[in-house]
Amino acid sequence: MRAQPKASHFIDGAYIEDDAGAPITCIYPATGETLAELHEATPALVDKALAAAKRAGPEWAALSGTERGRILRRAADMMRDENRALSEIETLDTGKPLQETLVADATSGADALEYFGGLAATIAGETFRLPGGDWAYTTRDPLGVCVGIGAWNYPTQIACWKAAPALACGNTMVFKPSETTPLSALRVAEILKEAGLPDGVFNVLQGRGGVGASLVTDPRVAKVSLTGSVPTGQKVYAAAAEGLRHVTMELGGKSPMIVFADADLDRAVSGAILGNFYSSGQVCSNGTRVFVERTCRDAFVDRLRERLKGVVMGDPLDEATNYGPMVSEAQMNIVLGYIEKGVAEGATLAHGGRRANRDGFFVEPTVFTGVTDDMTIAKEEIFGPVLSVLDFDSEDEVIRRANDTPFGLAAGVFTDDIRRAHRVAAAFRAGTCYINHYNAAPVEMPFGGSKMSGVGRENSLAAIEHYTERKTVYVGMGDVEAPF
Ligand SMILES: NC(=O)c1ccc[n+]([C@@H]2O[C@H](COP(=O)([O-])OP(=O)(O)OC[C@H]3O[C@@H](n4cnc5c(N)ncnc54)[C@H](O)[C@@H]3O)[C@@H](O)[C@H]2O)c1
Ligand SMILES: O=CCc1c[nH]cn1
Repeated sequence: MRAQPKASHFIDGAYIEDDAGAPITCIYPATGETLAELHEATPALVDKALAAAKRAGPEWAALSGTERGRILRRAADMMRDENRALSEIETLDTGKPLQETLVADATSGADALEYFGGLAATIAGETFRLPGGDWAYTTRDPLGVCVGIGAWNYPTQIACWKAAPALACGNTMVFKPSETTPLSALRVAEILKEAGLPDGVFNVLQGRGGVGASLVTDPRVAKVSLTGSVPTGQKVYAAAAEGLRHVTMELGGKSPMIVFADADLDRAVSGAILGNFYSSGQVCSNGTRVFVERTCRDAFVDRLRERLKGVVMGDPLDEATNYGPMVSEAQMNIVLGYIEKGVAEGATLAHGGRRANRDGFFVEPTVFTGVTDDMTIAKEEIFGPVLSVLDFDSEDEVIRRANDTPFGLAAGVFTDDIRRAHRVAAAFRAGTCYINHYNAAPVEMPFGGSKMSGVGRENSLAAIEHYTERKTVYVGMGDVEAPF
């Protein structure tokens, strides 16, 4: 199986290779086969990409929002037309089942391009009437060259969630995908060019953390948007701070999902499945601490185990498969290590817990019961298919425990009591909260974390705030009075 792109990088409107860069081998996680051989960007290519983005900026920013938006919306249509091919690349790159990628990856990227393409013409400032007939106005100006750095779980979505608002606002971008999933961003860049994007406005560079680090501190860069883990976020945020660069940090989590006994249990089980086993658990906002009211815990776990009989593990390219492998052998070993720790620390393995007996990096969907707040599996982000059930007895107690984490990405509550639902949502310390649902991330709503889970928001009108800065212009209409 091969998915070799034309070259490793896309700079200034063209594919480019430099074999001097360290090799990156791209693996199909379902079999371990090599899909493609790429190279990290050399310092010369980093410089070339940033120079292109810097040069292309003024002309791109000078277009009207309508003109910029038209190109983004055209790209959205092209992505939808090409959804199957893009989904197949995503499945090969990540191992996520085609059944998922057909509806959640390029489509989500296209939504972002369409949404921000539509918004581009509406980006405007304000006016203020001031004493003596003076007045002031603001403009919303682009920041300049933005750097996007991606994680490996949603490569197409991440590229588009960053590129679409950045470009709509008149910025240019150099995007570095995760070294684990380097393929799809290249096709996104090509589509944008085919849709009419001027050369240099969106560039893709491959590389590991070192390439990312060299982008973050370059004096030409005005903003850095990272999707990644908390430790990487801390490093990137600190490095960006040296130049007082704007940042968006979309980081990890250990999110709570609370199931009250009055909830529709089937709906709650569906939420727990979406929040733990979709993308084989490799979703940042997953609700991996499932607090279940003690009186309904057994019924909840029984129904969950019953539903897990519906898992179809297999070739991710087969549309009947609904459960794929971990993205890499390394990630599989991390997840298996956490499962071992869960057992060693006294949690009860209620389902799964092993590497699947097949090729590739598959880990069985795993459920632990009897989990307590102090266990490692209840405290650390696993980023795999490991669901922990924790018992609780009262609303106050569970809110306190749900919030007792340095993370704050997402949180969910399942209950049929409308007042309790909103009370609990108000009490959550998390950026994205769900009532009787979990993990949906439509482009219309802000998405992002609080506490250690991040800074800023992606999607929605909120993203416009993060890719523009206000310029205030004071207009004097009368005499200027001075003391001497
Ligand atoms: N909040 C969100 O929206 C969101 C979405 C998806 C994934 N995530 C998080 O991403 C993590 C999984 O992804 P990952 O393993 O690829 O994360 P990671 O932190 O290992 O890597 C993320 C990206 O940062 C780059 N990088 C690493 N060190 C760097 C440095 N010093 N300077 C600049 N760039 C550097 C990597 O090459 C990669 O492209 C999880 O923690 C998950 O929760 C968050
Ligand atoms: O991985 C995090 C982003 C996300 C959440 N739901 C869909 N995508």
